[in-house]
Parts: sequence; structure tokens; C-alpha cells
Amino acid sequence: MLPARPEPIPVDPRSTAVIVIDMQNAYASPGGYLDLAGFDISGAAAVIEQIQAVLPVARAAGMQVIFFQNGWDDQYVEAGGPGSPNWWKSNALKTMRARPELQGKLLARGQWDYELVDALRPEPGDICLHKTRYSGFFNSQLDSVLRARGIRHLVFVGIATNVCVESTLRDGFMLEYFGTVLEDATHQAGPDFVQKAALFNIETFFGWVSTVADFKGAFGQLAPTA
Ligand SMILES: NC(=O)N/C=C\C(=O)O
Repeated sequence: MLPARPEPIPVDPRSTAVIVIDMQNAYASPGGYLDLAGFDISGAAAVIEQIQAVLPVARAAGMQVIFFQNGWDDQYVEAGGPGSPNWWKSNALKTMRARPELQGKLLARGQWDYELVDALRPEPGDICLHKTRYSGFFNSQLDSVLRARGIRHLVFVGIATNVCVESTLRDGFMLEYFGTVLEDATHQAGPDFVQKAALFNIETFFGWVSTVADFKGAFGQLAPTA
């Protein structure tokens, strides 16, 4: 059992994936997109440390680790033009329109901004997926990757709690996946209250909320079974 809110939840490591949402320079490094767009990323360093603690435990317990990277091709075709709400709402695209010297740099594959932070690198056996919108289920291989492995429970870490973490967990709920967020391995984009609001929504309507300490307590002693 994994201690969680609103109640403990049974989690079988063999049918569980840890989903690492968008731990890219864009979201977690000074000089990355969120920072340049004016969001407070002061909590990101702690999130990196917490995820560093979670991943070895998950791998040793036999859980699948899946890294997501968010962004688009270097011409931003995948971002959509003015006919896409993404063109209007993406703060990365808006920041580049306001500051043309940044054009081509934010969330573009091949650029530093798009890369995972140095401290969190996939290991052999981990899976890396790409997404072009906030939800990891939209236009991605996630659902088939999970179904092929019999995975039914998703444990979320990463940035941002109120955008890509919550979007992916919500879509997973609609697709019958159980979703748990490790609250202290996530960080919001926006004021503190949006972290609380996202966690309230998840705990109340879409899934479960746990902590890194409880995750380590539940799975830290487990080795994979054959
Ligand atoms: N990874 C995220 O949660 N992203 C949030 C905002 C954005 O990508 O513009």
C-alpha cells in the first residue's frame, strides 16, 4: 500500500510506471523558458533532488520509468499557427513573439531549452517520449506503451503540477489509469495557490496525492520479482 490522500492506495510495482514530466531546462533551469517568461522556478532545484531520490527506488522495485519532453520541431510546425489555441495560449510562443531574439530557442528540439536537465538522465530500460501539448496522452505513444506492458498505475513527478502533470493525470483518469502525484516532487507554474488547487483537484476528483518519503517507505526495500 502507498500512503496517500484521500486514502492509501494499493500499488503493484509490476504494473506501475513513474512518469517524469518535462524535467527540461525550459522548466527547471535559470534562463529556461519558464524563468524567461516570468514564472518563479525557485522550487525547481528541490524537485530535481526529490526526483533523483525517487527514480532509483522505482527502478529497483521494477517500475517502468518514462521521461517526457515537451516542445516542438525547430520550425514550430508542431506548435500550430494562429488557427491553434496553442499558438494563443503557449507562454513560450508568446514570450518569443514579444522577444524576437529568443525566436527558435524556446522548447525547440535541438536547443538547450528542450534538453532534460543534466541531473536527470534516462538510464537503460527507461522510455523517453515526446509531446507537443500539455497532456502526455495527446498524439503520443503513451497509451500503447503502457497497455503493452500491462501498466495501470501512474506515479507522477515533474513540472508543472497545474499544467502538464495535471493534464496528463486527468487524461489518464478518463482512460482508466490510476494516477498518483508525489506532491514534493512537483512544482507549479504560477503562484503557490495553483499548486494547492491542482493537488486539491487531483486528490478530490482524479487520483491520489502522496509524498517522496512515503514512496520510498513503500518501495525502498523492494527488488524486482521475476
Ligand atoms: N510542462 C508543463 O507543465 N508546461 C507548462 C507550460 C507550458 O509548457 O507552456
